[in-house]
Amino acid sequence: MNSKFLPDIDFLFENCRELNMDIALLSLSLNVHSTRRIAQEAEKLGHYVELIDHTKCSVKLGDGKPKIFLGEEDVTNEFDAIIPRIGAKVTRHGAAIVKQFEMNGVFSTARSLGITRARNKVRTLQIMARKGIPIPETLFSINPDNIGEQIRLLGGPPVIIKLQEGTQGLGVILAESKKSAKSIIDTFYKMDTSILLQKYVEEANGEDIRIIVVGRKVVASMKRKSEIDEFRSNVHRGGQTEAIEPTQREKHIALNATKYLGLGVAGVDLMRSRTGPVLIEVNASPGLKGIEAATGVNVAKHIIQFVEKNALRKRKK
Ligand SMILES: Nc1ncnc2c1ncn2[C@@H]1O[C@H](COP(=O)(O)OP(=O)(O)OP(=O)(O)O)[C@@H](O)[C@H]1O
Repeated sequence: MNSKFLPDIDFLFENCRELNMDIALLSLSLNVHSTRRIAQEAEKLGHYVELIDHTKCSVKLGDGKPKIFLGEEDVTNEFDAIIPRIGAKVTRHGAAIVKQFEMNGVFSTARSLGITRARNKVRTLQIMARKGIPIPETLFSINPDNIGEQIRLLGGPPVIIKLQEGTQGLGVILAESKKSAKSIIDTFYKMDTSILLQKYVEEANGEDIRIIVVGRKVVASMKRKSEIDEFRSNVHRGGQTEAIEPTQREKHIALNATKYLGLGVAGVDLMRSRTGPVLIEVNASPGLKGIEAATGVNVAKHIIQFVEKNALRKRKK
């Protein structure tokens, strides 16, 4: 019997099918807490999730449509969406794999360009400076012959010296005197290690703010406070966390920074300086453990819901 009061079975079937997505989590292992959390939430929402170790992926070009392989398996058309969680050591290859999925029309929570931009602190800060986002005074150079002048350009010691591609606070050094700053900077220049110099935001008092943005919305925020005898507030360096409500200005900076870098999901780090909030970094694969514990917000679920909205829209086109 066909009645207008009965649901249209084809319509229901089509929509049910559409709601279940095949999602690739580009990460090295499910043993990584954040990767596991995202997989759990995706499954809870009824999606199929597969861990794709991007270091084991290859791309074949020059023979029709580019193909993406995981080992020998062709995964080119297997997924509606990808969630990249690309580690620091494999950024270049990981971003190339993401790019290929993107070019093949698969929705990604982070554009490959965004991943490479966010990985490089200088590149991030250059973009922020151009867009008028406040950052600490920063200088980069490779010249070992005028280090004294470089330190002077930042107003003298103390200065922060950072590896351009460091994470978890490793490679962030506070040099309190001109002598120590000079010898550390000289060493890095002579080792051909890319660094940047930054004015020390002393008044932040070892605190920073991590704001999580998912799809043009601030979903969670916390303050991180460094341990005694430590200026770095990273959780990996023993920093203590506490949920906070950021100011409108801080939210605005976080949302814009995420947009300017081309990311759908980001962890934006700010410090409260004497002149207002300054951005220090944007993470394209923010850790979820600390922020979910501090705020009680299910960030992983927000990420999956963001994927649902966008990948389904793409599928319908
Ligand atoms: N200019 C600065 N002045 C004072 N403290 C700073 C400055 N820059 C960074 N810090 C402190 O050092 C910590 C680490 O800095 P940053 O976030 O740049 O490094 P990271 O290794 O990339 O960390 P992440 O794991 O967040 O990627 C910050 O959380 C902050 O507490």
